Amino acid sequence: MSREVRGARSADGEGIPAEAATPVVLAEDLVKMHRTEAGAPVKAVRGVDLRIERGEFVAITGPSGAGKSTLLHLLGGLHRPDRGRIWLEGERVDTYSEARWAVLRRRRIGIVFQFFNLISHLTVADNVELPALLAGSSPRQARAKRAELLDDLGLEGRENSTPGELSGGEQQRVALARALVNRSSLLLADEPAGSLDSKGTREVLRLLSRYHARGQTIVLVTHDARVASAADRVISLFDGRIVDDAALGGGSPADRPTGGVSGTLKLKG
Ligand SMILES: Nc1ncnc2c1ncn2[C@@H]1O[C@H](COP(=O)(O)OP(=O)(O)OP(=O)(O)O)[C@@H](O)[C@H]1O
Repeated sequence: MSREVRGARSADGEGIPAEAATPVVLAEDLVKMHRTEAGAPVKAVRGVDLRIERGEFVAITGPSGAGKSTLLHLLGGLHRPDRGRIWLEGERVDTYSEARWAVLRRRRIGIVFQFFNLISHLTVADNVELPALLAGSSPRQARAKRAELLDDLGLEGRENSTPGELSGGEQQRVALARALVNRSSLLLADEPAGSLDSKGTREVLRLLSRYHARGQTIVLVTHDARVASAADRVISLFDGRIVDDAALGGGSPADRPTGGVSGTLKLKG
């Protein structure tokens, strides 16, 4: 079988010049199966093709159990696909080891979760500086990046607090700072407003929109239509499949694949 995928590198990992800008994410025929505790298979993602361009703000939406989180976790290397391929900025990554995925996440993928996942015994400053240090920044560089982000996110003066001393909205802003500190190519957000009140939700969406306006590529998972409306493209999942892919606010979905990838590079597989 062979499939046409635009803007990817070949399956053997060699770079191939793309005719258009390389997408940030390209995924082909992704399948992921979970198992219940009793061992029964649950097909969470059933053959998803996806292309996300640099600077897009994409919401993945759909009912509970549709496979939204599983798909996001596949894109962040937190789950491994049972079938299919993933390219990040033209680099084939689904074959990566855990260790290589960890490096990739540290340097190029920021992830924000519903329950923030901050390190509770570290200060806000340390939570944000840690990934910068792990990615190779000097302590001075990490401090400078942290200061700039906390300032930008309205968290100046909170550096020495621990997460438990902050509101949910503030904790999510710290999580956002942590996810952005290494200037990630891709920001993945799994129900980032899911545990926030309406004020916290508005605040997080305003900040995501601001980073999007500055060129950040964002993929957000939500079951909430209000949250999805902050994005400029909404992909609807149902039963593990893409059932709709639509541009919001003036963009045209016509240039995008709808549940399929198209193009000029031939991949064998
Ligand atoms: N770790 C797991 N073990 C077993 N089954 C799982 C696991 N994670 C997800 N599933 C199942 O896979 C399917 C898709 O789940 P997933 O969490 O991706 O959906 P979702 O659209 O994000 O749902 P929700 O909005 O409720 O979070 C569901 O049937 C779910 O029960």
